[in-house]
Amino acid sequence: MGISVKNVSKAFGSFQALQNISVEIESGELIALLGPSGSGKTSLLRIIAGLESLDEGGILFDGHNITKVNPKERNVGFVFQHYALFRHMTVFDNVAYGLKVRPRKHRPSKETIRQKVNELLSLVKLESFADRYPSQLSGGQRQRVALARALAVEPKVLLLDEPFGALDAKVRKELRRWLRKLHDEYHITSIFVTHDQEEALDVADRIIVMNGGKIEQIGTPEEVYEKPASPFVYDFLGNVNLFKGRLHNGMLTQGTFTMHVSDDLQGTTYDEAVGYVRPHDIVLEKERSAVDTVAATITHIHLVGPNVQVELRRQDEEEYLEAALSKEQFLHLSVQKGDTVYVRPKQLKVFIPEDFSI
Ligand SMILES: Nc1ncnc2c1ncn2[C@@H]1O[C@H](COP(=O)(O)OP(=O)(O)OP(=O)(O)O)[C@@H](O)[C@H]1O
Repeated sequence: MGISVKNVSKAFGSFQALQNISVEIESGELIALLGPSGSGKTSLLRIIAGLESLDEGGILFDGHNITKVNPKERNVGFVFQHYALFRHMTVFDNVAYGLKVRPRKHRPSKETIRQKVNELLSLVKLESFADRYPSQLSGGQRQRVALARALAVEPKVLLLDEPFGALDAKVRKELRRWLRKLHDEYHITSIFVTHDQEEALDVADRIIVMNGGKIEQIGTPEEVYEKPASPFVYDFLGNVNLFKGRLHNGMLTQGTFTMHVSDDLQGTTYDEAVGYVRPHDIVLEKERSAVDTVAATITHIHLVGPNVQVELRRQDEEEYLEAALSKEQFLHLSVQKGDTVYVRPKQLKVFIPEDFSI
């Protein structure tokens, strides 16, 4: 089922929660709605589900305008952060619930329901837990039951609101894999809300980055991470180093640092431009080999698994930088805390003041 969100606006009192949101979601896509608290993610999800009204715009499912269609008739499965399982029902009955309460005309036979529920429980690897009650399950297991329950009614669209938000990091990771697997197996168009960038980058086909009730960027994980459209997206999706400076004649200059910028900014002059560089796009050299480098002192070396994070302080400005190297690169560099190195951004994306307004 393809979903079109067309010029949707929503206000709560005088507060504008969503401002003219438009997005096209293709059938079978797994989409992450990512953004900080209050950016409007849940409101948008609830509007798609029909649980919240909208002030302007419309929602289309496969080209049909369903803006005024009752949530029950939208064929949407919903999974919330807090597993809304029925406490007095077994796992089996929880998963079977949506099928059992169908009007008699559309209700499958007892045997069909049994087969369907067993199939789903085996998919989420909870076959042997069918007779347990929710209180006898871990948080991760409960959320897997919630997923199976949402899928039982064969929804055309699956909407998940911070489904793993209440769980610890390891279980979250495991459940992400589940979500991806279930999604791939059932090909349901799925949208999940998260404020965890790693979660979004890890599982989504595309990410919608939201900020202040607006969409900042829509793209694949690679696109939003490698080619952020705005300073906000850069900041929100990972660590970043800032090189503030004057943009003039195709160069960004700050202190003793000058760097060539991309061609599209050649003719522009700004006193307050900012260059953004990801830690893994910073090269450290022991000898000064290029013009576009700046001298810095190593203040901390943090070895984490196969990666090495190096913290540095620029020698010309009171500013700290962070570089991420592979262990191999680090050993080859052969440096220690207190050493001077030359920092060279491999890739610098420059934003000008008007990019900062939201
Ligand atoms: N029923 C409501 N009445 C008044 N204001 C609301 C209501 N629902 C949401 N809001 C406001 O709208 C804004 C967007 O809320 P929303 O829940 O969509 O954000 P979110 O991005 O999902 O945030 P979070 O990650 O904290 O859940 C927030 O400022 C919130 O306070």
